[in-house]
Amino acid sequence: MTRAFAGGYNEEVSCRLVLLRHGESIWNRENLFTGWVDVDLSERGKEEALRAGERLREAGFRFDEAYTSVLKRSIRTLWIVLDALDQMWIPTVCAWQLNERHYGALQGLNKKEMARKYGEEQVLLWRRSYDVRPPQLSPDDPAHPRHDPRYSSVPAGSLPTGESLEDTLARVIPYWRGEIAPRIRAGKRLIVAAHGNSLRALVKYLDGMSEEEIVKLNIPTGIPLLYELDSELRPIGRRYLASDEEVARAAANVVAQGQAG
Ligand SMILES: O=C(O)[C@H](O)COP(=O)(O)O
Repeated sequence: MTRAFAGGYNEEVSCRLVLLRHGESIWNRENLFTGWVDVDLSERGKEEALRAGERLREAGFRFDEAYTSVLKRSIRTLWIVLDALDQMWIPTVCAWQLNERHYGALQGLNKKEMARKYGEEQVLLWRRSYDVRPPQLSPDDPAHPRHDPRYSSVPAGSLPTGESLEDTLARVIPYWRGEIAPRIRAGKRLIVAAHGNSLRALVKYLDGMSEEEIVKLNIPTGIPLLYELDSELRPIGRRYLASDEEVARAAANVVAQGQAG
């Protein structure tokens, strides 16, 4: 796994990348499976996004371009961060491939209630395993993404009805390779504001994590994750822009969302 790097930057590093999970959403607050449902940030989520922007500003970060999903919790997080940096003008791409994992028929259901009904182990499998899919959304369901104009240019066969992390990775990584990585190679400093599981997919790929290791990775809301990459875009190190205690506490809160108690 990629080692953590501490303190100041190594001048030999070719490029840096910042990944950021959106701030707390209204459905995070209510502990509901969200996936592709377009829920906004809670007030706390907006504060987390502002804090992320301030941390980046205080650490001297500037960006050339930004990437986010087509879901407003990530888009608004990015806006708040770029506003804090006074960089709202930089080119920004909204890509459906960076969306949260599609949580299928679980979307809108309470995670703790599901843990009480089906057991914590089942909920852990749905939330964190690599290849277990959630129950699928019916193609006739009005919530099917084919009814949503923002996906009108996406080939019907690519629209998910419930994704495993493996399925999520199968859309995130081609997008990384085809769109994001070339921009980094061109010398651009990028921020990617996305979601817990689309970022887990990217971290798994970048860090070469195994299917067992990825089960344990919980990405907190609103804390920038900094990568140093070599010229081949292999990670040299990564760390959160927050204390270890704060990250551990926030990650433990994410874990607890799927526990019955
Ligand atoms: O879609 C969701 O419910 C959350 O954004 C991520 O959920 P998880 O932490 O349960 O995977």
